Amino acid sequence: MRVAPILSSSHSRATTFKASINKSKKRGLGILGGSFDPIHLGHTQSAQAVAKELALSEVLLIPAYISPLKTTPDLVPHASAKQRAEMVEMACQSNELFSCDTQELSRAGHSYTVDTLKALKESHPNHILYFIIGMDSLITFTQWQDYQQILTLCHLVVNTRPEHDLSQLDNHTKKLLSQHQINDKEVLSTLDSGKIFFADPVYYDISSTQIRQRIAQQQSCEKLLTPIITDYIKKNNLYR
Ligand SMILES: Nc1ncnc2c1ncn2[C@@H]1O[C@H](COP(=O)(O)OP(=O)(O)OP(=O)(O)O)[C@@H](O)[C@H]1O
Ligand SMILES: O=C(O)c1ccc[n+]([C@@H]2O[C@H](COP(=O)([O-])O)[C@@H](O)[C@H]2O)c1
Repeated sequence: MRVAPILSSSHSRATTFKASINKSKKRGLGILGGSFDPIHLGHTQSAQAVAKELALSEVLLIPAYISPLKTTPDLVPHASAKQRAEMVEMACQSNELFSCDTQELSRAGHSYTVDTLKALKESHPNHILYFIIGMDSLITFTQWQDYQQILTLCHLVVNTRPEHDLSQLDNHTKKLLSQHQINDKEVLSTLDSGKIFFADPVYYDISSTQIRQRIAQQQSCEKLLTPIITDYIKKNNLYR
């Protein structure tokens, strides 16, 4: 660690002040919200990669009570909110990067990200919030409740997903990107909110839908889930 010398000239005082501004740079907090029905390696490994790329020491996993765009009977979660949260808690126990935040389950109703971010801003006033999403979520982002306000509360970090790419964005989202996209992660970390950053592309060809279908067809999910989640699903007879 470099220790600043004790100096008396005005020039030197200015230098010392500059250093303290750098030191007080806000820390980053990653946030991954999801239905997690169930949580899988695509969630955890892509979030871990983002944490590494952006030097985040903590990522909150936030199970949604009802994801606002998954309200029709074919899209609502199969496992209960309690079971989805228990699986998320288990994922957190095996990796210290993650902690589970159950605020959306306590709030019940539709889990609007804008509400969650407002609460996190209050509880973490000295953090920059990075809301992590997959490309499929970016495609629907302009349908989210108060999406413009979301960008005043956090940065969005977008992960690639197989079968979803930029060509699927509508003009409205393309325009949003032209206003908010940033490619320089060093500059990103100096700003409080308002940017959309594409993480280094890594494709995890895993989805909860695929897992539920494979389990229903009694196929193995060994490469898609951690053993502890596979055991939980078996014990609770989920997705059969
Ligand atoms: N394999 C993956 N790689 C990167 N991001 C992912 C991956 N799977 C899910 N995500 C992202 O994690 C968030 C929560 O996802 P969600 O819990 O809906 O999982 P899902 O696998 O997409 O579920 P489903 O298949 O039931 O729609 C979303 O922003 C989604 O884009
Ligand atoms: O706030 C919204 O309107 C909104 C609309 C769609 C999705 N989200 C959030 O996006 C995250 C991923 O959602 P999902 O549907 O992929 O599970 C989860 O935290 C949802 O609450 C939020």
